[in-house]
Amino acid sequence: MSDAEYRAGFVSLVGRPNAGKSTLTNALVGQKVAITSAKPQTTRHTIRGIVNREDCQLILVDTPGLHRPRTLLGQRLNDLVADTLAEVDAVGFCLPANEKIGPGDRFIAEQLARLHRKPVIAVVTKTDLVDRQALTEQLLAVAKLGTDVAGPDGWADIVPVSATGGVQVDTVAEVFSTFMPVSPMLYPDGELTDEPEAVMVAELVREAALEGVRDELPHSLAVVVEEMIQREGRSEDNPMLDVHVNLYVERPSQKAIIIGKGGARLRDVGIVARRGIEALLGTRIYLDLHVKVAKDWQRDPKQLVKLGF
Ligand SMILES: Nc1nc2c(ncn2[C@@H]2O[C@H](COP(=O)(O)OP(=O)(O)OP(=O)(O)O)[C@@H](O)[C@H]2O)c(=O)[nH]1
Repeated sequence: MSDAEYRAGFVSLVGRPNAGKSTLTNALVGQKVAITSAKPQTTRHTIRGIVNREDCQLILVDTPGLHRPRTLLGQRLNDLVADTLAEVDAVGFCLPANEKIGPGDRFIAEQLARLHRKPVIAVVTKTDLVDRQALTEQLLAVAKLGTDVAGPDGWADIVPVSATGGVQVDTVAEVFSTFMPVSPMLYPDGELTDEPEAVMVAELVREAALEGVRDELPHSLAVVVEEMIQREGRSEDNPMLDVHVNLYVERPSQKAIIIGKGGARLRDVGIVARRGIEALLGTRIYLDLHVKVAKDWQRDPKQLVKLGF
């Protein structure tokens, strides 16, 4: 895969409560990748998960603001929705296969239709709960909703999926991929792990690294546990775990803040984090911390804005 073909971007799954957004997010992200260990946040979105495919990285984000606030009317509401979705590259509009399209769905559809040129993919969820006939009817109804609100072109695409049944989940990812811009990977590579231990280790390092400098590094620190391996040649009653952790910042000045004069601050971060990790894992560890500037984020101003930097 050449750089020119690789795609990466942001996707927001929207839909009324219970539409299956969280379940689909989890199915898409799968078991392999965990983002919990690293939390760069966009200005308005919290990253819920990252899907790493061979040719594409999808970053799934939460989009607040798309419900039905009675106090916000007309233009203000439109602005709010347009605003919160401005930074994503595609929207997945979730509609359950087993429930008739209601006013709540229609309301969201109308808001989405106002986002000009933003691809909206209708995702018909929970297909395992209906038979073929009912699914066909729902797909037609969803397509009609699209043309009702957006004109003859309707939705950018319609995909049925069963997140719990694992049916068509990959197709959903594939469809989103086609709407992502050509871009380098936005997030450090998929060697991330979902082992709860690694996630907690990352959390401890992150806390220690942000201690006292939170104001200077808001949301701009990503922590990735690269490796946790038992050191060879140690006796069973005296084990040692080697823990390698990368801390990603987006500017050299922030790297300097984390490291401190002569590396003093990073040493303290290491000591504090190591204590916490040893207590957590109940074993001695060697903690190796590396601070890196994530150059891919830096190179592209548009992506920086997207990531909230
Ligand atoms: N049978 C079946 N049930 C599903 C599927 N996807 C989601 N559900 C169920 O539908 C319910 C709602 O799913 P969620 O993923 O929590 O829905 P949500 O849109 O995130 O809901 P909110 O957080 O309230 O906005 C849960 O009980 C899920 O187990 C599916 O593919 N098949």
